[in-house]
Amino acid sequence: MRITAERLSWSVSGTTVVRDVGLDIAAGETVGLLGPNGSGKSSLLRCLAGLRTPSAGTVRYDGEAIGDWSARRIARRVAFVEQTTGTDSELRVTDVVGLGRTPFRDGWRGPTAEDRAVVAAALDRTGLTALADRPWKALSGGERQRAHIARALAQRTWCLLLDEPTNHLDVRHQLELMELLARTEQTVLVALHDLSLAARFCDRVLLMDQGRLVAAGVPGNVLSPDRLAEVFQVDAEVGPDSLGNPAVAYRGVAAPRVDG
Ligand SMILES: Nc1ncnc2c1ncn2[C@@H]1O[C@H](COP(=O)(O)OP(=O)(O)OP(=O)(O)O)[C@@H](O)[C@H]1O
Repeated sequence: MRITAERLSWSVSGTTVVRDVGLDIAAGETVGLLGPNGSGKSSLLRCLAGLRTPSAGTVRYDGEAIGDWSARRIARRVAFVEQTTGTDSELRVTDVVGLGRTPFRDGWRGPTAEDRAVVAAALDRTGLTALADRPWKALSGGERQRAHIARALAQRTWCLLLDEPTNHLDVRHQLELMELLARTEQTVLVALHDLSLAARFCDRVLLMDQGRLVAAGVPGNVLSPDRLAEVFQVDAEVGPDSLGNPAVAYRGVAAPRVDG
């Protein structure tokens, strides 16, 4: 599914948090959404997921404006893994993952055999099969994060939006998730703070700064030393690591700019 935004802005309490953003993500692309703390990544993702009403501009799924779509209609197309998601603590892990099937259920009908198979596959892909019957409240932070990712996979949508999904994950699970996102045929937009993961696994990256989209393109072009200094205030560059994978190496915090 192609996801586009035209001149998208979102304001709250008199502050414009997302400012005039245009983007076009092709079906099947894996795109990283980068930017410093507070640059507007989560707010943009929420607008794209239909959870925020833009103050200006349009979001389109496959060319159709979603402005008047119901939450259920959106949830059949797009799954969203938020940074912090409240979940009923009395549920088991398998029940939480099963919530991903809700947009496809009729009325109060229980899960079908297909629903159960989809949930089992999502638990398997996130390495949670052994924890399926654990109470939600007994999970570690990283296990909860993986369960939220499993719930999004169980939605079986054509598009995945993820807000810093590698938070709380150990190195192996970070790599597994990024490999999954890079491999899947789903369209993926993933907010990341780890620029090396973005450089290695994303087809393209979008860079935000103070609510604006300031650059878009293949990671090697977007993450230039000048841009990293300007947007993140770090002295860094992108190059192959000792194994030949693209990575960002940091010398440190950038020296303050001397103008004139
Ligand atoms: N509901 C809100 N009310 C007031 N301010 C908000 C609201 N939502 C976001 N903001 C502000 O908008 C700015 C952008 O927030 P957002 O969460 O989108 O940034 P982010 O790039 O995802 O940040 P981080 O990397 O820290 O997660 C921040 O300054 C935040 O405080």
